[in-house]
Order: sequence, then C-alpha cells, then structure tokens
Amino acid sequence: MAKPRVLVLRAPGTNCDVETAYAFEQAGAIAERLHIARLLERPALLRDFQILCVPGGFSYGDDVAAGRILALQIRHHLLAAIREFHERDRLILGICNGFQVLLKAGIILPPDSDGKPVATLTWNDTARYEDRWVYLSVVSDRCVFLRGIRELQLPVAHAEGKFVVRDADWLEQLVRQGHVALCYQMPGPAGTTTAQNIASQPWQMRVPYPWNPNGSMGNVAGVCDATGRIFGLMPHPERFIDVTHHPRWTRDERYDPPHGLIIFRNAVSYFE
Ligand SMILES: NC(=O)CC[C@H](N)C(=O)O
Repeated sequence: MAKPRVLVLRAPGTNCDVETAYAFEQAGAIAERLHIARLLERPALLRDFQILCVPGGFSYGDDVAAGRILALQIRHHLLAAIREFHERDRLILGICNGFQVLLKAGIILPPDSDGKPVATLTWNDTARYEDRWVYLSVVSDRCVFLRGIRELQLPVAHAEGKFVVRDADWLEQLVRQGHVALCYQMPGPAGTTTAQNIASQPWQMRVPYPWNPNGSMGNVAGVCDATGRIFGLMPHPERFIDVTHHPRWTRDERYDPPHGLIIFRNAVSYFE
C-alpha cells in the first residue's frame, strides 16, 4: 500500500509544524506543510491527503483566545471540505494548539441541542504556561490514534489547556459516549502510572497539580469524535518520537517504542 499523505496545516504563529511533519515521516507517511492561505484558496487540495493534522504553536499569537482565530477561519470557510474529507474515511489530528482549534471549530464534539459548544479549553488553573512531562491513561477504545495503548508519558506545553464542559453532567455523558479518550494520571509506585489500580474510572479521580497540569475537569487530556477518527490532545506526541527524548532514557529501558511515535504509527497503519 502507498504511504498515506499528511497535510500539516500551518498558520501565522504555528511553531510545531516541522517536528510534526518529521514525526509522521518517521512513522512511514509522506507529510507536507501547507499554509492556511493555500487551503482557503483551494479547499479541494484536501482531497490529495489521507490525514489532516493541525499542529501546536501560537496561531495568530493566541489573540482573543488560543486557537480561536484559526478555528473561526476553519468554521466559516473550510467546514464543508473537512466534513467531506472525514466522510471519506480520513483521519484528523489536533495537537495542543491544533486541539484548541479543532475543538473551538466544533469539529471534534457535537454541539448541544442549541447548537452551542459543549466543551472548550481555557486558561490553566495556575494562570501560567505549564511545560512538563505528564502521565496519561487511555480511557476509550474508540480512538484510532490510541489503538493498543493503555498508558503514555508525553510532555505538555501550554497556557490554555484546561478542558471544561459547560454543564458538569455532560462530562459523564462524554465519557459514556466514548468521547473522552485520554486522561491525566498520577505516577504509580514503581514509576508507572496508577492506572492499573483505578483503570476503571480515571476521570473520577482527584489528580492534583502538577499531574493534572491545568486543572482539566475529569482530568481530560484528549477527546475524539464518535468515529474515533478525529482526535485532539493537549500533550505533544511529536516531542517523544525517539527514546532519547524522555528525560529518564538513560535510567529506564521501557521507552521503546517511544510513546509519541506509537500514535503516529497508529495513524499510518490505519491506511495499510
Ligand atoms: N504548544 C502549544 O501548542 C501551545 C498552545 C497555546 N499557544 C497555549 O499556550 O495554550
């Protein structure tokens, strides 16, 4: 089978596009970085690709709110093309700023009955940028990108990563519907996560700062759509695609394959 082609979408202020394209290529794809202006000019360009990825960074300088302006551009000018893309059994990934964009554009989670978004990403509880490694548990078996993974360690780097739902009852609904895919965890006794002990319901745990780095409701770090083919997450998988990226790689031997690379490989294998 031919290598899948990935469109890595960039906008003014995007700063993880090169690393993300490289990560996809390491996983066996062909990646192309494309400026949003090119796609606005010709939305049909999407048809040349199997995977759309919105990478991390500071699109439009986080003006108004992180990801907001790019989300509006997408919502007003590219929604039809993206829907068509998705319906043709394609994959969509949003990393950090890209997650903020996809969520605020209404692409990942369905709106409520009034057409309003059910969830958003807002300022971290610490009111500052959090740049650290976190422990994560996979809590939905629906997400294509997370197939075969139970636990992950990845770095986060964001100021507006706190996942909030407008109505607290909706969180459980999102969990039940399989939308909540990834949750922050605490490290366990042997340096592993405590996921084994509480694997059943990590969204109900109180995971304190800094393990939940932003105060996300339900410790939510990533969500997917109903098909599992659209996924957004705050941590950066492209920053852990080599064993040596992990701060403890000289002491522990369990970082092979690197956790971020598994996510990109899962996306590539979907087309094999
Ligand atoms: N690394 C990123 O993508 C950062 C996202 C966004 N600029 C924030 O600070 O929240």
